[in-house]
Parts: sequence; structure tokens; C-alpha cells
Amino acid sequence: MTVTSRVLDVETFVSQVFAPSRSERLMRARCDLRLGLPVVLQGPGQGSTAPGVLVLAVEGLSEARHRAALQTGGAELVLTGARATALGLEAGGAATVRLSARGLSHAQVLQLADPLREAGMAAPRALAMKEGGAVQAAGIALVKAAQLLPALFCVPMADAKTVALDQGLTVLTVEEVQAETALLSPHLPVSAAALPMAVSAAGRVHVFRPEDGGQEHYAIEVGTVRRDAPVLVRLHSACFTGDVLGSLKCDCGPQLQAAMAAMAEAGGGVLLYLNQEGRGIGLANKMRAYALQERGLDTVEANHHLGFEDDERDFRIGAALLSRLGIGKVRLMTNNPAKVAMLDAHGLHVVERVPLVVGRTAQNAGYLATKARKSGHLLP
Ligand SMILES: Nc1nc2c(ncn2[C@@H]2O[C@H](COP(=O)(O)OP(=O)(O)OP(=O)(O)O)[C@@H](O)[C@H]2O)c(=O)[nH]1
Ligand SMILES: [Zn+2]
Repeated sequence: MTVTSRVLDVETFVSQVFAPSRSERLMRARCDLRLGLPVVLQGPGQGSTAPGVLVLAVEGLSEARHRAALQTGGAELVLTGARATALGLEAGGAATVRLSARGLSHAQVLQLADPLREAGMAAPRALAMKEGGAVQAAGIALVKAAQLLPALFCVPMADAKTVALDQGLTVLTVEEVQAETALLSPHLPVSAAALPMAVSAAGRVHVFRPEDGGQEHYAIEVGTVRRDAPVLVRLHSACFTGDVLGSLKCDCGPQLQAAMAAMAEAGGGVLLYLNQEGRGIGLANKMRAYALQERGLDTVEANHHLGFEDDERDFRIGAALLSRLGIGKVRLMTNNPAKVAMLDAHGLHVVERVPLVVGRTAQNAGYLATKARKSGHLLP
């Protein structure tokens, strides 16, 4: 008797430890949405017995799943307020809006979500629209974190949790999504090694990995970093097109090179290379934004037409990595006052903002002017 109950206790303990944590289920949800699988979201304040909503990303929504969702009768399309406004709908400042999906074909749903597919679409003004709530906001936060277009197909279901259990779907409560989004996952050092570089034979690369399985980020020591004096620092957001391809559409590549050269010249500095491509929307969405820019939109308008904010980056990551590296006082190379404000707000002392104005081209003049006019960049 005693032996049996001990065995059961151990089994229970082991199975509980193996169960995915909240942040692990969130990462699963992001992967599921990228695969085109539904995730079940349970409404706020109603506990685990609350009726759930099956949430699917519109990007990757299969015709079969679209058809099945419509059969339930209550399916809705959820867009951000920015996307609804770009479509000419009166969103009235709402963060998210809900449209009945009844009668919307699969092609129409994709067109409403994606401005690059809009051509030939009938004016959507007639669509009845409601303001979204906490469930819709949580779903949009998940698809944004999955770097998909910010648009959802939602299917309210009384027995969503049972369906989820039967079919092996991921279940999250809205509170869990909110808590996880508010929290910055700890970034742990994974590996580091010396790296001689063209600008400096002395250098070291550190790789950091967030505990929630998200994007890894890199810290590069250029030269010898002395922590007893303010450190020359650059927080650089990844720009595949500028950093690797030498794009003339932005100033990222020359900024990266100039920052590293200045660090070598000063004897030492730290470059944080943050994988926040396209101001946090990912490369696929950035290329969508570029395609919209070919049609005449500026960099901010293009983000809005896709349904994003101007800037979706989480600047807290930079502060967290600098603290982990034991750096407290910085001379920050940037033209973006939001980066200075964020470091200040997270306990770092920015003793000086070092302007980084390089790489102007005929092709990026409009982009830089928009950043100065709309995003507060300090450009002479
Ligand atoms: N969405 C979007 N992202 C862009 C566009 N052009 C460049 N980017 C991204 O913008 C970011 C620029 O990053 P940074 O140079 O570190 O930041 P910044 O806000 O310009 O500030 P500083 O360079 O420090 O003055 C990178 O993630 C680029 O990939 C664009 O037209 N649309
Ligand atoms: Zn760039």
C-alpha cells in the first residue's frame, strides 16, 4: 500500500514538472499560429471553465479551416484599429475591431487583412463592426509576436476547451497572455567567444537567449571595454537589407559600420545587435511595408496599413542586456530619443547621446525625413 502511493506521488510530481509552463505554452501558441493551427483563448475573469474562443491567424488560414469556422455561425474577423482605418472603416481609435465573418469568402478575408491583396476588393464600408475587447487584444498580441500579419479569425465555442483537449490544441487564458506580454523574459547568456574583426583585433561576441524561447540577441564587445568609465554603446536593431545587402533605402548599414569604427577608435565599446528586424515586425512584414512604399506610402503609413504601430520594438531588451554585462553608465550612439528615454527609465545612466548621422543617400532622404517628422528622430 505504502509503496504504491509513493510511486503515484513520484509519477504525479514528475508529470507536473514535465507540463509546459505559462511562457512555454505561449511560445507553443506562437508556433501553432504560424502553422495555421488554432489556439484556444479563454476570456478574462471567468476561470478555467469559461467558454473559449478558437483563434486562428488570417495569414496561413486554410480554406478548409475557414469553411469549418463559418459553419459554427459566430466566426469573426479581428483587425487592428490601424488596419480598419486604412480600409476606410470608422475605427474611432479602437485598438482592435471585430467584423462578422458571415458571408466573407476566404479571398475576402485575406484581402481585408493584407493591403497587398486589396486590389479589386469591394468597399468594406458596409461591414458592421464592433470594438474588440481583451480576448481580441490578446489574440492580436500573439500573432504580432509570431511576426504574422496582425489579423485573426475568431470562433467562439461553448466547448472550446473540450475541443482543445480532444484535438491537442494549446489553451491559454487572456490573463496569461497579458501577464506574459507585460513581462520581459530573462535573457540568459548562452555562449561567448573572442572574435577578431576588421575594426579591432580584440573583440568578443556574447549570445543571449530569452527563457521564453523567443529571438536570441547578441552583444559584441569591440576593443577592450572598461566598465569604470561610461561605455560607448550602440543599440542596433537588425536590418538584413541594410546591414547585409547594403540597401540604400535606409541608413542602418553605414550606422553599424560607423558605430563599430568609433568604438575601435575610442579603445572599446559595446554593440548590442538586437534581432528586431523591421522595427519588430519581422523581415516578411518589412518587405510588405517596402512593397507598400513602392506604391507611395511612407515608412510609418506602410506600417499602419499593415495594421502595426509605427514601432513594435521592445526597447527593454537593450537595458536588460547592458545590466547583465555589468554596464551602468553609457555614451549612447543614436538619433532616437526613445532609446535614451528607455535606458534612463530602466536604471541606466545615459551620460551623453552621441549623434550617429551617416549614410544619407538620394534613396533614403524621404525615409530619414519621415523619421525626423513623425518618429522624433534628431537629425540635423
Ligand atoms: N517597418 C519598417 N522597418 C524599417 C524600415 N526601414 C528600416 N527599418 C528597420 O528599422 C530599424 C532601424 O533600427 P535602428 O537604426 O537601430 O533604430 P532607429 O530607431 O533608426 O534609431 P537610431 O539608428 O539609433 O537613431 C531596423 O530594425 C530596420 O530593419 C521600414 O521602412 N519599415
Ligand atoms: Zn535599415
